[in-house]
Amino acid sequence: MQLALYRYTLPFRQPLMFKGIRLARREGLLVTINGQWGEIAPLPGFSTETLAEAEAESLACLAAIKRGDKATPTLPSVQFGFDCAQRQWPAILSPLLRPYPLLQGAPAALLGNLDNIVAGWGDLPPTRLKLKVARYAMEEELALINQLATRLPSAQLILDANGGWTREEAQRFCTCLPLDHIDYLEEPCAAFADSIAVAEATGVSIALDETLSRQDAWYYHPQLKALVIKPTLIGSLNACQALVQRARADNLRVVISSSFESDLGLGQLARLASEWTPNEPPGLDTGHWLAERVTSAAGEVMTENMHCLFKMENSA
Ligand SMILES: O=C(O)CCC(=O)c1ccccc1C(=O)O
Ligand SMILES: [Mg+2]
Repeated sequence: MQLALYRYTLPFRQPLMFKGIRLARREGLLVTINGQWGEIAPLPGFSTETLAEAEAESLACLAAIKRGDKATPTLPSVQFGFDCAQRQWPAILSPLLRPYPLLQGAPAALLGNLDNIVAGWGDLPPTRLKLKVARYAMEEELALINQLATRLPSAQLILDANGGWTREEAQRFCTCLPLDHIDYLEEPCAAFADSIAVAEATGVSIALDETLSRQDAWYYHPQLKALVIKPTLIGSLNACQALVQRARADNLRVVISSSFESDLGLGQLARLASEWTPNEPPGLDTGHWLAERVTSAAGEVMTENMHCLFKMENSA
């Protein structure tokens, strides 16, 4: 049996804000069980557990496995990591779809840089493009959206408010949207009932993300278009798959999305996306914000720069 737990620290290319928390680096854990890996990386501002709590539970789970018991984690990030490290991964996959691009930054800066951004895509402009909203002045965000709609007429925009608006603010914003160019708006308001009211009042389609990881009640609505599944926040792969099934039953799209995992976690999320949602581009365009990797070009995990928290190897 071979078990180990490592802690990694990866610098961001520039500090990022997560629900008002400014992070200069990403910290997380990598667990390995008999040669297979999993990533445990609670995201500050989004996960309910801290890294310290995830570490303590991971160590307890490894102690259980060492005794010959089953690991039964309760924290979502720990469930995700242990499930990945113990999963029977299918050998054959549908081709991995390219993640749709995520534009981050101030609308004025993005507007000023739009020529470069569009030129950077060359002959392959994205068919979908995601933009965070409810962060800057509404007029600036709407100006950027209208520019993007004009410059990329064949792209559908995914907007994400992270529950940042009141019902009135969201309605004011959505009334001004070029709806023909909007795929859907994730989580306009903090409460599901408010988001549905905004959809009904303005005609916008919405998607659920935080509602799912908070395990808030939600119900089908004709303007509910997609479920955004972040396995690091949802937890067990069974719980994720149950959401995929529920979405299928309701004819909702499913988008597998990252929580700023390292290249290891992002690779596993891409494989889950190809398995569960082979026709839906995943929301995994977060890796370029990390300045370093945890795996080598050959796919080996590079543990040299990591802090080892637990290690056990025997021939039994
Ligand atoms: O879903 C995506 O396209 C990328 C990931 C993403 O946007 C995200 C990543 C971490 C935390 C929250 C969010 C979010 O959906 O707002
Ligand atoms: Mg979201």
